[in-house]
Amino acid sequence: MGLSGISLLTTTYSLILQHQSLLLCLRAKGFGLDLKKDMEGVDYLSDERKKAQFDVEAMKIAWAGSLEAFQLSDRMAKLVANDPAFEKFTRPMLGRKELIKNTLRKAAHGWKLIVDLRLTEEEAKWLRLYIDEPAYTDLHWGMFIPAIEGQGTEEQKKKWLPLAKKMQIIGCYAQTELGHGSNVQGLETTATFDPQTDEFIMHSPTLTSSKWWPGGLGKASTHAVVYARLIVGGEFHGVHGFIVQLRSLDDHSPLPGVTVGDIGMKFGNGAYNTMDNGVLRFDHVRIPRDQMLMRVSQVTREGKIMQSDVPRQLIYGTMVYVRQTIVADASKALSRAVCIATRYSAIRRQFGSRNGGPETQVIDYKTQQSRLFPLLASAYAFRFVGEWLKWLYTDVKERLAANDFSTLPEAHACTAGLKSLTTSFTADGIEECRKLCGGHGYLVSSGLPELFAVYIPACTYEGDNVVLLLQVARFLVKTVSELGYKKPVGTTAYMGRVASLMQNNCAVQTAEGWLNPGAVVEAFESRAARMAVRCGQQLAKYENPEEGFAELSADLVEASIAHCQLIVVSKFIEKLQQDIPGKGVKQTLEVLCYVYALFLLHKHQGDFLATGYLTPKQASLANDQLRTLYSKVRPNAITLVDSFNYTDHYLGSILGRYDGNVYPKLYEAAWKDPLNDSDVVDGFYEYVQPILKQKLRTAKL
Ligand SMILES: CCCCCCCCCCCCCCCCC/C=C/C(=O)SCCNC(=O)CCNC(=O)[C@H](O)C(C)(C)COP(=O)(O)OP(=O)(O)OC[C@H]1O[C@@H](n2cnc3c(N)ncnc32)[C@H](O)[C@@H]1OP(=O)(O)O
Ligand SMILES: Cc1cc2nc3c(=O)[nH]c(=O)nc-3n(C[C@H](O)[C@H](O)[C@H](O)COP(=O)(O)OP(=O)(O)OC[C@H]3O[C@@H](n4cnc5c(N)ncnc54)[C@H](O)[C@@H]3O)c2cc1C
Repeated sequence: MGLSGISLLTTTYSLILQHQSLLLCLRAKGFGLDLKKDMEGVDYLSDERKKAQFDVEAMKIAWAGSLEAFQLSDRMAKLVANDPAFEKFTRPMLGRKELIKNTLRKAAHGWKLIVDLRLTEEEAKWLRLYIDEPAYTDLHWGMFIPAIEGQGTEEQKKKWLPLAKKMQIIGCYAQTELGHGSNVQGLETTATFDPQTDEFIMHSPTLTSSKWWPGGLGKASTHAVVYARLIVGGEFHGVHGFIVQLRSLDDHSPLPGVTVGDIGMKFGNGAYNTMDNGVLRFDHVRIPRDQMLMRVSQVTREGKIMQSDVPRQLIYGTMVYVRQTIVADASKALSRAVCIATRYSAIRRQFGSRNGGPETQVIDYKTQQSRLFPLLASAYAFRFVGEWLKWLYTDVKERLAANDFSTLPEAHACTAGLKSLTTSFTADGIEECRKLCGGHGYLVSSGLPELFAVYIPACTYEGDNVVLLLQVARFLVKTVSELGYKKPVGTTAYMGRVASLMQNNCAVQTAEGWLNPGAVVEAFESRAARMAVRCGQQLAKYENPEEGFAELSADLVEASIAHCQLIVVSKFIEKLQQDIPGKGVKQTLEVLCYVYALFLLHKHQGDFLATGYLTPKQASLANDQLRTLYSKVRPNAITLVDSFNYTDHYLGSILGRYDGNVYPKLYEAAWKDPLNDSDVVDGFYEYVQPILKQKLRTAKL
């Protein structure tokens, strides 16, 4: 290494010493330099932690939902973090076969813990979260079992659930096909009733009817709930779910007539490649009649179709359940990325040094704050709306069990809309966090690339986000069209005040005027109501409503987003009306709630201005208030992310380490890369040296 290289290194390390004054001896492997090593156990973020204006332990409980929920989650996080079987740092470097085998091993170890420690279902869910590795078990527990629970008869549940819950069979959810995913009614797989043998014949008539994507199908599942066109007496009777065995329970080989495999590598290293998303084809595979899930419709021994009084839409019920869990997971993924970016932004310094003093922490730049703090506020907002959605889902589930289907359309609209809103924002937010971490955010060791790669399909699976917003739009248009004779309830209750929401304009006169929950909610209600009514008026101009809906679909999507943002803002405000114990906790959450609402108002000010609810002056006052709010968040930023209570294992990020000991650990990690096992790279003698030694005869370089 030349002198300039050494002086560059020396400068780098003197900078580190400036910022982290307790570094002692670092050793620069490979450079023959005896540099200084950092002191383990030092908290480089302790000054930041001292700035907190609220009780962090109480905030942890507010984030978790209750003391019991906090203790449970904390116990599971530590269980995983302290178990070497759940090591995950080498994951992005593993080949596909190793990756899948590793995931199977972890799933088996997780199951052993569940059995040996007699973990409850709630504990097992947290265990899955902290193991942090998509696996076939997600689909088995998250979709296969719920599909049987929601769509099976009592008899079917009695037969299949004990087997599934003891993992004596492994199931997946096989709905999507090569040719159709969003359009479920367009699925091509057939289930034809054969009255001679009292069986269904499962068949894949075309290439595009091949099941394609189901997680856990590729290599792990023994069974699947397969969605297929029911054909009885030569007639099509809609799409239904069927329990089909795919592989032998002895040697796991595919059963006769079943062709099954993995669909191949997906985006990113590690990431979702731990999941065996699969392809499946049937060649006239026969299953007994009682393996059609028959809560909604029954096929009798004689081949008669009987409809129960359960609505047909219940066939889509599993998706309602999973969309609700996806909203809860969005707050976890976003908070994780925000935790990394916030801690690193406090450690990282750039510019602003006076007379050799320390440079400015990048978290103190207003631009950094205006990008980071809305993400932090959104993580909290999604946490609370997720909590509310869980309540809504539990309520609808109890009603469905009692054959009350009245709230199903609203549950569908809320789960579809919030799934879309929170996953799109979270996917973009993770990428923003990567950029907030500058160059180091692009390193796998920052934890952000894999988090991004694993997260982004959430915008597509369980319903493409645009397709889902169009479902919300249908619900809104219907609500608007019924206003004259039907009182809107639940999340559309505000539409009942549509006349005043259309007439009254914003009364805010000062920046402080925006620190008023009533003013904020009314602004979001007016914007949502005006956009929905405007769409309704436009639609009325079309003779054919479906044609109008297609033509106006981009506007309808925007109206749906406005409605969903209103739900998130109002649920955050409602949360703050509850008793939230702990010094300064409620006040700090209030600041975040205003950041969330005013950030959205600023970002979508075009909507608020175009609908005529706000004047440009009022929009500008909201932005002034937002800047003031960022200054209020600043001293609490580190402790607000500490309140997520994430272990370093779960974060999986050198930049987001709790102790902020970033540079020595980044440096150390680089030397662990297999490329640095030798000084001379493999391939040097074959491919590099011949170039170095060549005698140029013709090239004129
Ligand atoms: C002990 C151990 C424990 C371990 C714990 C482990 C826990 C694991 C946790 C869970 C983890 C989960 C991991 C998630 C991994 C994700 C894997 C991904 C899976 C998938 O992607 S599955 C496939 C998903 N596919 C889709 O989402 C397709 C999207 N398309 C649709 O939803 C629909 O087809 C459609 C709605 C877009 C179709 O529209 P169309 O107009 O054609 O519809 P129909 O004519 O059929 O019906 C319209 C009417 O039905 C209503 N509707 C629609 N959907 C629903 C619904 N879901 N619920 C209720 N009602 C619905 C409409 O509103 C219409 O009603 P109307 O009254 O007629 O207007
Ligand atoms: C990682 C991953 C895991 C998955 N796991 C499973 C699983 O376990 N089981 C399972 O059954 N499936 C699974 N899927 C499939 C998933 O549910 C579908 O991919 C998803 O529903 C989207 O459907 P599609 O692929 O047909 O998209 P398409 O509908 O083909 O979407 C393509 C584009 O067309 C647009 N579009 C489609 N329809 C409309 C419309 N009506 N109006 C306007 N725009 C439209 C979409 O917005 C999108 O931009 C998984 C997918 C992924 C990526």
